[in-house]
Amino acid sequence: MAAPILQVAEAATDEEAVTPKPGLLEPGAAPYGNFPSYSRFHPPEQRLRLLPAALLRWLFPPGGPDPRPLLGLDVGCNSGELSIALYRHFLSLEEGEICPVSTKDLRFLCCDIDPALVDRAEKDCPFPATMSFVTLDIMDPQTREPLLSSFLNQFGRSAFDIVFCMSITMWIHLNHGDNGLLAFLARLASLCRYLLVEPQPWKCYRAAARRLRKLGRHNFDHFRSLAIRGDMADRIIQILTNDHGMELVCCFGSTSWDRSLLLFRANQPSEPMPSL
Ligand SMILES: C[S@@+](CC[C@H](N)C(=O)[O-])C[C@H]1O[C@@H](n2cnc3c(N)ncnc32)[C@H](O)[C@@H]1O
Repeated sequence: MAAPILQVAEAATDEEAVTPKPGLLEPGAAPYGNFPSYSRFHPPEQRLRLLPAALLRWLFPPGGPDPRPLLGLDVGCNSGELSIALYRHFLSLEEGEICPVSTKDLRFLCCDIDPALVDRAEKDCPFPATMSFVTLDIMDPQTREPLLSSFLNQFGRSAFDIVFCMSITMWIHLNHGDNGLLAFLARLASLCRYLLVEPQPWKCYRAAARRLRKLGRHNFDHFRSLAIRGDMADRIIQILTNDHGMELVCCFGSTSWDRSLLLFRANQPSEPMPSL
């Protein structure tokens, strides 16, 4: 059964007020951020232009010791537009450059809680052999652990090379509270070598709660009791670096809707730091 989408025509997305063109889209009040047309009001290009296309080649130089294929996990992939765009972006060629990474060198597992969005992603994906889309509530360890292990085991691996956590932290936080956000970040930190996080700023939380109130729905259960609040990018940096020994490698700047793209690295003291 599809995750619920409380459909209404209104003008606020999960982060800020965005006024859709009449008839173009109706973002709705999706309780998990499972907006059916998310990429139409937050196009992948705005994130991609901040991320170097050569990022994976810098982090995992071809011919280096890193096992291939490189394995990526996209958590909260929605209908796959950003996942597919990231996949293309990281395989792209600079003009005249010979690409050392071929599609068989890069595998993505992309998951979302909403099966209808996952179905769409699967249907639209031009790389079915190397990108997999699955329905998964990342907060449910009983389904999460076997699913992730079964993917990683195919490659004889126990962790992903990179995990993408794009515009999902707020939804985990609102639906699962401080403890849920902490558990989520802890699990991701233990699951990868690099973690790219795009946290929603606090003003988005207020917008999401306001929108739910306007609809006459109960507020998110945890909203008022959240102690982790304020500068969310900074709070997430503190959690990942202080509690999980990750290192902030780079902040790729902010998108036009005021979100930073933060790249963290799991603590691997023996590896040289790539210069970005
Ligand atoms: C705002 S959208 C972001 C989509 C995409 N990552 C992007 O940045 O373009 C957040 C996505 O996270 C998904 N999501 C929220 N909670 C989730 C959970 N517990 N497990 C898996 N996916 C979840 C939602 O269904 C939604 O598609």
